[in-house]
Amino acid sequence: MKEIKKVTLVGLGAIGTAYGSLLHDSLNESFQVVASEERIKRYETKGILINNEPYHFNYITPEAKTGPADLVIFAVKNDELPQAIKDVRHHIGSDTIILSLLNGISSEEEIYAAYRNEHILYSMSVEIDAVRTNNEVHFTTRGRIEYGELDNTLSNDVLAVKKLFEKVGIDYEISSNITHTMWWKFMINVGINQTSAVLKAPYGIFQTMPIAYEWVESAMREVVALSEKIGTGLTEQDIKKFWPIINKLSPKGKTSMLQDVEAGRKTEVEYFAGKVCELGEKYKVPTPINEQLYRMITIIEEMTKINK
Ligand SMILES: NC(=O)C1=CN([C@@H]2O[C@H](COP(=O)(O)OP(=O)(O)OC[C@H]3O[C@@H](n4cnc5c(N)ncnc54)[C@H](OP(=O)(O)O)[C@@H]3O)[C@@H](O)[C@H]2O)C=CC1
Ligand SMILES: CC(C)(CO)C(=O)C(=O)O
Repeated sequence: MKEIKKVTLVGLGAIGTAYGSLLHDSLNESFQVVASEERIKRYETKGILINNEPYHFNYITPEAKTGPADLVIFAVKNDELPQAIKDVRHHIGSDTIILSLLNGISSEEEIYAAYRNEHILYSMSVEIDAVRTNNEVHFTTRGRIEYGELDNTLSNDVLAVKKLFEKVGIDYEISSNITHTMWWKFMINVGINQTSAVLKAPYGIFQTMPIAYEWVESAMREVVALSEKIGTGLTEQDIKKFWPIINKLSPKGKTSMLQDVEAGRKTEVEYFAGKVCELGEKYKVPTPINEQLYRMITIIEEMTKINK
């Protein structure tokens, strides 16, 4: 079986630091973080605090010609993906396994279009409540990474990643139906990320206020309607499965989209409501709630630009 010895990460934010810190602790020099000179300078000057503990990773610039890694992990935002794909070019060889932890349902295809690499596994992180403020990240739980092959086989790549995760202590689940899993996560993000960003509400609001949570479910229901039409397997039952998950998250925790809004960053609305509306038009499924969420979040983004 393949053994993963060298790992590269691109994207040292909320998600990247949560899993990157475990990889760093266990693999030391064999774990590298790709970042531009400007980023490295910033990370080294200010340091990166993960749950108040300072971390110093092994940084490498995109230009440095290193041999391919056994595993490359993407943990940037969707809009940052095209640049990140270019920046890790020296780390991707024909046998390199790739994991993309980005939310949404398009990043794996984007990476495949660039590299035609046959070792891309589909993956996502769930039940993590990481919050990043500049160079500080806090979380009470790292949740787990769910992943798998598109054909749901227990391939050598899947088993090699399992062995690595067990070695470094990353909780994981090998999905028995990764398409369903990816759509389920997409449904969650469409529901909670977007409503929390508009309401500026941490998880505690949704845990205690039924009217807020009903709005989440109504946005999710449009994803279920699309899934039924496209055949990706979501049902009303999948909506109900999110309730115990949100209830476990820290009441003060915030979705990545709310964190983006608060930090004045561009959000991933194009990849959530934008995608829902695009698919709604294509498959003739009404998506009025996502149309409104798309408008509201786009306006919030525009207002941020004016106020900057
Ligand atoms: N936060 C969460 O709880 C969760 C997030 N996700 C998903 O994970 C993905 C990442 O989110 P999150 O971690 O919150 O995002 P963050 O914005 O916290 O982190 C992204 C990081 O990537 C860095 N970056 C961007 N482009 C490059 C590049 N070319 N080279 C090196 N570094 C780069 C950014 O650096 P810089 O700051 O210097 O620009 C930033 O530190 C998103 O798709 C999100 O939806 C999934 C589950 C939960
Ligand atoms: C599921 C959730 C809301 C937290 O892990 C997430 O994926 C995000 O914040 O982007």
